[in-house]
Amino acid sequence: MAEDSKATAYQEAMDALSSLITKRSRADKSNNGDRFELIFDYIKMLDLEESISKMKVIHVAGTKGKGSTCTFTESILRNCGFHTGLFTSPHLIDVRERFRLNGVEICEEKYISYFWWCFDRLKEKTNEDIPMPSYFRFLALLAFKIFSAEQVDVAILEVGLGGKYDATNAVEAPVVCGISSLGYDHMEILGNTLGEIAGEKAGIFKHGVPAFTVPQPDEAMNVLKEKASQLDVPLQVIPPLNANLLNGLKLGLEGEHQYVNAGLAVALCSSWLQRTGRPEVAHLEQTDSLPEQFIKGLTTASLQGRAQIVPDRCFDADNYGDLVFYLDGAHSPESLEVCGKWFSQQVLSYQPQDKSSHEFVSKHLNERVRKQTTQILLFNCMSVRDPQVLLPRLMESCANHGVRFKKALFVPNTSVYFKVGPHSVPPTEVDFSWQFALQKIWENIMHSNKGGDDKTTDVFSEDLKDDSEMCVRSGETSAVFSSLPLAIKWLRDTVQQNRSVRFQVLVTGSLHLVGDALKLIKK
Ligand SMILES: Nc1ncnc2c1ncn2[C@@H]1O[C@H](COP(=O)(O)OP(=O)(O)OP(=O)(O)O)[C@@H](O)[C@H]1O
Ligand SMILES: [Mg+2]
Ligand SMILES: [Mg+2]
Repeated sequence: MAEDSKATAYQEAMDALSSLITKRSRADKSNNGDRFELIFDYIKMLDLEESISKMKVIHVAGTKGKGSTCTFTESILRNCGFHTGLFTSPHLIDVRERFRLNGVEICEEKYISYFWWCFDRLKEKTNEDIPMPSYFRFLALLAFKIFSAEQVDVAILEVGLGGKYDATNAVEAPVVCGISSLGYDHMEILGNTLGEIAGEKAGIFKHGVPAFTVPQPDEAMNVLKEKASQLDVPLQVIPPLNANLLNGLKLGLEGEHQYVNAGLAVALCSSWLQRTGRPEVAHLEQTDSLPEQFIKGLTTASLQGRAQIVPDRCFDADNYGDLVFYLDGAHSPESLEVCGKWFSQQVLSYQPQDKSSHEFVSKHLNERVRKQTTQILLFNCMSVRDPQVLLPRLMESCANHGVRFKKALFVPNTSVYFKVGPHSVPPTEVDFSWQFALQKIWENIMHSNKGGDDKTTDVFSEDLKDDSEMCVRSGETSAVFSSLPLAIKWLRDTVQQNRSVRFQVLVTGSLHLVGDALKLIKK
């Protein structure tokens, strides 16, 4: 296929996918399952019943760490020699990131072909009673189709939301289940207490199928245990992975909490290997070593937008490291706290990793080390989140580790609901009231925290006011930009004008924001 027609074919599939996005806000109270049972009708329509029942599935729910746990799990089993299928959510840049075969996102050709295979059949067979599936349900069905057609040895499935009524829960007999860290998120749908949330997630437990979880608050753990015993599920609590088991290497995903996820992944893989009849590679009861393939899997796993550090490419070797983006898609109170800690530790131990020669490095190192650094926050969160909780939590976590932001920049997301492809169109009318609200919260915290210990010189006091076209509203320690590209442009310009300062920008609050930022800075 010629490049042009290929792009068009892909775009057509994206448009068809977008047509499944329901306008209904995720915030409306309707976790009555929303006719969950329809998923089984769709599966019949696609003739996938038998292949799903034969699939050797690892199913993972949780509030935080699902995607990371699944990523480690996939990487371990791939390194053990299995043909893997991984379904995760959300995606950052392109919907195909959600479907990985042997660790690599599905190629456009295959995606398009499986897409239409499913879409056309469903279009033909659905009716008034059984309408087309919603966006996420369709993607889960597509994952079932892809993994069955590609005959994967193992399908690792991340729950989209909750557990009980999630489309991935159509799998009736997984090999093993995992529940990652539980916390507060999506309360508008899943309930207000940790117990209620845990109950939803435990909805993935299946009679007699072993399940693993990580240490949880009592309120959550009690519910998990109760649900497990009702279903004869052997539930084991797995401690964080002991870092000494990695032969001096580091986990492929950064951040201390990843040891929690890695421990869970090791348990899931061991159990899967054992239950599918491959105990020879399994890490069974021994606690003093890990099989080589496990170490390789854990240390080479990768996931975009999670604790990712990207030095801006716009700067040449001389100024390499003058603008560094720290990207993390954290968007719940707990994960923002973890993210703040990670960022603080990174910036405090920062040494520019220069690509050029040692000689060059040593010549410039003194000068570099002497350079002042300044930390900036680039933030947005979806309006279903509570920034009154998120922003102080992040800020306190940083402050506890000795880092204070000089300035916070707020931007709207380019497109939230309609971003399914790499070429999405930004909406024409943008309303900044949400960003103004975030800014106000920020300014209030900054004011109430104002101690006398801030001796850094103000590197930007003048710049912002001159840039009225870029900046919609600038405050003392914050600014709202009309778009992410403009905020990044402002950062780059500011760095150019302040050569003695190194800028460390934390981008967080929303995975969509992180995805949009990656698109712009990785070009
Ligand atoms: N065990 C954990 N405890 C707390 N925070 C975590 C944990 N694991 C990951 N995180 C944080 O959550 C963010 C998202 O991680 P990950 O994608 O693994 O989770 P997820 O459950 O798939 O999230 P999502 O709800 O976005 O699908 C990470 O960037 C990290 O900041
Ligand atoms: Mg989530
Ligand atoms: Mg996820």
